[in-house]
Amino acid sequence: MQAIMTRKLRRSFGSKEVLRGIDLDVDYGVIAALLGPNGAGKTTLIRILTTELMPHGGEAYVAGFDVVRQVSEVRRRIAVIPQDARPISYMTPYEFVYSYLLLRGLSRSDAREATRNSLDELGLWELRNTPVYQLSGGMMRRVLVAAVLASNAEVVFLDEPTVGLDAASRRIVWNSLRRYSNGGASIFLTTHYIEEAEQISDIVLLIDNGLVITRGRPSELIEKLPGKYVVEYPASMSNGSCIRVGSSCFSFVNSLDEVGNGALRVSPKSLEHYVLVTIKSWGEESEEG
Ligand SMILES: Nc1ncnc2c1ncn2[C@@H]1O[C@H](COP(=O)(O)OP(=O)(O)OP(=O)(O)O)[C@@H](O)[C@H]1O
Repeated sequence: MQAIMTRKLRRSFGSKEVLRGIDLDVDYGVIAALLGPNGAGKTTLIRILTTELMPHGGEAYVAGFDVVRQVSEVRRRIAVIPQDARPISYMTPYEFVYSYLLLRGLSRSDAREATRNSLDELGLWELRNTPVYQLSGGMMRRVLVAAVLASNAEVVFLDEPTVGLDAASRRIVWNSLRRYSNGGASIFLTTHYIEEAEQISDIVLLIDNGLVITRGRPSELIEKLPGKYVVEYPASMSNGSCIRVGSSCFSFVNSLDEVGNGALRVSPKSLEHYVLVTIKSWGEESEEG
């Protein structure tokens, strides 16, 4: 059984088709990162998978349960941080995490232990008694992560979990996510930080215009592109030059291999290059990555 499985999942708002047939398979014990431009449908997909929004077509299963017909079974097994979530401002981090765990059905002693461990892991133990409204935005975000990772949810959904976090805090969160998924749970997150997807995810799903356009391990995606774009080059061109592909100019491409006859093979350096080339040139190329 998979942690998340969807087939031909569809959703519209008015006449706009936002999800146009999403097929997903995410195993247990992995971190899956959903990347895509603004408006691609990432939040809409998470809202459906977490039973907040009804799909208009297709199927979706989380932890083996149907998100439409078995809502309470799904909810019992998931934990979610929505995109704009904030912890309750008048509570302390300790009170917030502890009460969240009690609501999820943990015993008081289990909740106490899990709260302590999670706040400690997220670097919040010293701040445990400070009211949330006195914390910075990044600290508040970490309180939310502490709460969901203190749970025993089988599948965790995080909509942009590290937005606004400094580099050190982001690493703390990444380490906690990895520890949690190593315990067998699945983590499904959206991010605009490609470095984040590259660093922590086992599988990257690239979504654009309501469709998953490519998926794979970050290293596989980086390997996929060489050879896809063979471009003509002016005699003056050297490594580091801007390369035109259709109407886009990719100044970040710096690996150029001669393939003969005045053509070059463009090789991306990193996942970021892959994503930028794939998304920007979508519509100019008919085949998928
Ligand atoms: N409740 C709604 N009513 C109408 N349109 C909506 C609604 N929610 C989302 N949309 C539209 O659906 C599309 C996808 O939105 P969604 O929030 O899923 O994108 P996203 O990939 O999460 O974007 P971002 O990266 O900016 O968060 C957008 O065009 C958005 O305007």
